[in-house]
Amino acid sequence: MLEKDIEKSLYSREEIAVKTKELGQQITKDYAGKNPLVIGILKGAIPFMADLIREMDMQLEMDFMDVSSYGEALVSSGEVKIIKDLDTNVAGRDLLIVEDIIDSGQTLKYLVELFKYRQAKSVKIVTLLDKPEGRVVDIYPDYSGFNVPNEFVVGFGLDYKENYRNLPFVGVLKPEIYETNN
Ligand SMILES: O=P(O)(O)OC[C@H]1O[C@H](OP(=O)(O)OP(=O)(O)O)[C@H](O)[C@@H]1O
Ligand code: HPA
Ligand SMILES: [Mg+2]
Repeated sequence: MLEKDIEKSLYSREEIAVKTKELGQQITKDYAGKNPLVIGILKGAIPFMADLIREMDMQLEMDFMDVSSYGEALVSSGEVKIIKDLDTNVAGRDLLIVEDIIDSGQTLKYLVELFKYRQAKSVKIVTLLDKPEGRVVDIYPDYSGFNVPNEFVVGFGLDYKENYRNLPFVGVLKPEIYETNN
């Protein structure tokens, strides 16, 4: 039903699972002896974060932040708004920010600066997808699943107008979906 709107699949459910396991194992090694605060950026990070934390064999805490710069648009407005802040004090904590995608980089640039200002001990980024060609500010993930081409992608948390987040893989929509919606 949902899949009929997809032009092509880029990363299958199985490829994402394999990659998530590898990332979890690497993070487990790197954070040995630490108790990180894992911060999911709502809403897109939810499916990836749910899988990733179950591949992280360590004591960890979770929190969530909701920021938005896209609204219903396909390109970032550049202005990052906090919709929901963390419940946790990050001062002195090792933070691992979980994202579904880094595109322009503006969301993460804003968050990394905010958490440093709030005196986090360390701030690292793990993202399922990285779109280097979308970048307008300098920011790089510490851990990344896949480099995506410069196309608007949906699925595995990523939305078009709030839909398609529940697609179990990452893909590109058929052009007529945009045409009929605009
Ligand atoms: O690198 P950027 O250009 O800043 O784009 C990446 C951000 O945009 C999307 O979130 P969005 O603001 O659409 O919220 P959502 O997760 O609720 O879809 C995505 O989940 C990232 O958080
Ligand atoms: N798809 C969905 N949401 C996004 C994207 C994308 O390619 N880039 C930034 N937010
Ligand atoms: Mg979005």
